[in-house]
Amino acid sequence: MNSQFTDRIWKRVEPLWNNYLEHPFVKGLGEGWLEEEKFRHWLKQDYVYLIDYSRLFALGSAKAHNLATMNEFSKLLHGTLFMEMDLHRGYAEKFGISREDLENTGAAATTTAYTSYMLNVAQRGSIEHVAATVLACAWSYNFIGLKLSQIEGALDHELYGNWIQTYSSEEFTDLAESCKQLMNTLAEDKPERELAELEEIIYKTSMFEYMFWDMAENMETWPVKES
Ligand SMILES: Cc1ncc(C[n+]2csc(CCO)c2C)c(N)n1
Repeated sequence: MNSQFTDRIWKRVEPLWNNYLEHPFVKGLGEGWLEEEKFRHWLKQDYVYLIDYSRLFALGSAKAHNLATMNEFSKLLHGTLFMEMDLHRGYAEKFGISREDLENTGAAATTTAYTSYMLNVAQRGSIEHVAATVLACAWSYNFIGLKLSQIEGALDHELYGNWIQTYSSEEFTDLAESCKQLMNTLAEDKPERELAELEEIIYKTSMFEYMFWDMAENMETWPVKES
């Protein structure tokens, strides 16, 4: 098979993504010792992150040049709003966080920066820019889920087993593959200048992914609290 754009991307992001596996939040999830308070913080921030992130798939549908691409983006939108956010709603119920509290979480600085960056790039750009903004998110969680699922006992952990099962599942592997395929199709025949631009978007969102783990680990909101 010809070399694909995502093969080039993998070479660029792999060293950065390996840092996720060493991050204390991700290590704690995989080894089962992550403090619940930190997981709760991630859960609430991630819920509001996913609300804005879903808009990217809607933008992808709107900017698509053909029905097949429209359909791919609409499937990803549905998968996020129902499958992925159901995981969060299930955890919230377990933790006694009401649906209203979950939905009304104030986005932290990192969450705001990350979603604003993606929405800005996607709104200003074309369909391939939208595909580039969503790629690292869907692919890197699947990468992490699959790695953590190899840790003995991780899939059966009372609290975090469900998280690892979800992100390593066939459904989520398929969602990540759809995002990769979309990116490859849209990158076909593009000149190097445009490919380099898409690569930078994917690298930056990968860096934001690391910052999101840091935000959860340190339970960050904004640097100065209202008095
Ligand atoms: C910060 C952050 N980054 C990535 C994901 C994972 N994710 C986002 S969309 C998608 C594809 C299908 O829903 C996946 C796997 C997350 N939850 N939170």
